[in-house]
Amino acid sequence: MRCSLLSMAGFNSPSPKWRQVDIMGWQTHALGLLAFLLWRNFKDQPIPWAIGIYPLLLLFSRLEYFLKARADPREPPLIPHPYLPFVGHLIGMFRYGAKYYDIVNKEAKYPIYTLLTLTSRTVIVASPQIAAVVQRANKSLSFYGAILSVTERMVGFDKTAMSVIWENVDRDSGDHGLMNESHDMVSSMLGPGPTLNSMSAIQLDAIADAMNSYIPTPRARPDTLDCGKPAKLTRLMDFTKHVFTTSNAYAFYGPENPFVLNPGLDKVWWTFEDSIKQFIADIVPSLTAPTANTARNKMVAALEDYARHERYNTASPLIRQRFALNFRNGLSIASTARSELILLFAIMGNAVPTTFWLLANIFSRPKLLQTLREQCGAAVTITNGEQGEVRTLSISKLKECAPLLVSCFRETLRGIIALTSVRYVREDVSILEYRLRKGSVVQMASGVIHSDTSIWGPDAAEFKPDRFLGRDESGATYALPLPPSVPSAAFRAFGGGSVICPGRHFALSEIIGFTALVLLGWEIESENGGLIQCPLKDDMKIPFTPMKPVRDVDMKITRRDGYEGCEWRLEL
Ligand code: HEM
Repeated sequence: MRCSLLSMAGFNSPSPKWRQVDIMGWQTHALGLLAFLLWRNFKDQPIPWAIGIYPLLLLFSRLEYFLKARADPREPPLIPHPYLPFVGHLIGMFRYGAKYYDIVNKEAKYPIYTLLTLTSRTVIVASPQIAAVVQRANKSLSFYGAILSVTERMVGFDKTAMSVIWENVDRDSGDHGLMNESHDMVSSMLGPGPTLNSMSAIQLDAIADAMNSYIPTPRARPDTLDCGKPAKLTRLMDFTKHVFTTSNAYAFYGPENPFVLNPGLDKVWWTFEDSIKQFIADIVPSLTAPTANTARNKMVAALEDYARHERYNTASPLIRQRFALNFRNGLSIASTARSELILLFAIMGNAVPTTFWLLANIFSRPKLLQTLREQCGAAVTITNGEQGEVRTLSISKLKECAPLLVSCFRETLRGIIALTSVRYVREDVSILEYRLRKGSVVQMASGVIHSDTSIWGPDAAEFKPDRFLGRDESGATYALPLPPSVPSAAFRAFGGGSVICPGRHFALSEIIGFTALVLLGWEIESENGGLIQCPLKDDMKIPFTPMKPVRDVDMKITRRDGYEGCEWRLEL
């Protein structure tokens, strides 16, 4: 009793791990103060109220423990919040983000477990073996069932649009319905084949153009910084955002894309992207999230203009088909514009932070940078163009000559993914020996799985560049999809099952292509010319996309010595 009272008062949390995310700091003391005031008010009354109130609060704080004791043993075990039933976990998730999942997981020590909140039961999967079964059970566990109501609030769809979007989402009556048709079309276009190749080729061209003009050759623009050659002071995330926004917009939405026609829209987009979570509560966003709301309105206006003027006719086949499907299924121009916010989020929201971390991991490790430069250099062909030397980097050669870069790409993703896959339980269902209740939400705790030392080894917390490398009999290295003995569902960067990310092939080419180009042709240093430092991950937020850094990295970018005057090209 004494221990519980102290716990309630926030002096003695039940375990040191919980204490790391002790949400009870001021809340506990507020409760204590309330009890004290009530006692002061009523101490002259015949019943000493404080005697009643404290045990009541105590009993209330242990409610989830009673529920746990009474729970069906076939359900994933309930992890009670130590003192705040129904809202404690929710507050913890919002306040401590990805870090909260780590702590709860260490406390839980189960491969699958349940967290209760006022409105739902969240089932957390921390085992790749269970995740593999969950992602195969796509009839009972619905991806769209879990994400569409959040999507509705994030982009501001109206009820008419939602009735079109919800149509047959779980394929109960065949494959018709906007979400299914769109999913099948996007997966087929972004699957290996000619359409993917043509889109990747355009993207790679656009990246090379963006880089060639980012720091023009001395011939083209002779102004210099103190280092005596053309250079730019910028920040790593801003730089990555700039190149990817320009090139992705061009590759997907064509030469008349909204970013070209509306200068400054890239900044508006990233303001919206950074604050997308503010729309989840959806309480008068114009008042509660004014900056995010203005950014969203500007994006929607630009996309509506794009749709109204049928500029999608000049876009990639994927976008042309998307607009055609939206209109055929009855989405208005305004709703179609809003639906593009989600695709932009999938395309850029993931690729940009991934590329940021890949560059930060490489440029903060000089030995790794040097080895990668040697490997990537073997994928370059040199020719003479009208303006001078042209260096062409081939992505297919790169995948062979630079397995270490592919390994670094996967290792980077392993380290920056916090939460990815969610599913809604449509009906009571058994997953291995566990019973999942209808109405629960399942979250595959990718960050927890990615840092599990029993899966990845004792160095799971480290960035190990060659973790995804294999070696053949001759000693030559090659890139592995997974290190030996790691189960396939343990690498969760792209989710899994029928909704595995369809953009993963496109993402691999654009990210390793861009990274190889930068490390071959450019130097990234701190502002004073030293090594850049890889920043810490912001694990105090729950990201929908890879984790972002706690701070951006100030940097100076110059053309590399000996490569000042050449033009770079990327090809598949
Ligand atoms: C490093 C980059 C990327 C990462 C880490 C990533 C990750 C993911 C994840 C985790 C999912 C959810 C899968 C699940 O819940 O099982 C997803 C879905 C999706 N991704 Fe990606 N993605 C990336 C790049 C891209 C790109 C470049 C595109 C488009 C070209 C794209 C398009 C999509 C789409 C359309 C979906 C929804 C799939 C559906 O509706 O079935 N992603 N992605």
